[in-house]
Amino acid sequence: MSPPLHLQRCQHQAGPALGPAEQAALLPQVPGWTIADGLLQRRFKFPDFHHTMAFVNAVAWIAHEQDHHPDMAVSYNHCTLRWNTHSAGGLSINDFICAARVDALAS
Ligand SMILES: C[C@H](O)[C@H](O)[C@H]1CNC2=NC(N)=NC(=O)C2=N1
Repeated sequence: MSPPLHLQRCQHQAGPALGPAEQAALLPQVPGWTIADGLLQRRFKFPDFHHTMAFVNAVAWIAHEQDHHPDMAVSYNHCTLRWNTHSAGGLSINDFICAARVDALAS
């Protein structure tokens, strides 16, 4: 059995994009995240800009360390992350690993 997603590391070769059944099996492991327009995404809300930017920097650290980078839409008190895997042309396990690692920041 695989370790929980937040303890896995992104794979350098992400492989082919996950199919709908594989995506549906992984989604319950990242509560709060949804799949829309082929992207794994979640909006995070914060009290103010300072907290938002602290989160953005923590996500940047995860992205750098995992070599897997989200689209980030940053506003005063919220940030939306969107992940897909360019090399796979869709969603891969790497997107779910990074989502779980971000969730682990706040737990
Ligand atoms: C060489 C390097 O691993 C690749 O360019 C990485 C970098 N970050 C990436 N980020 C995302 N979201 N998808 C990728 O396919 C990807 N590829």
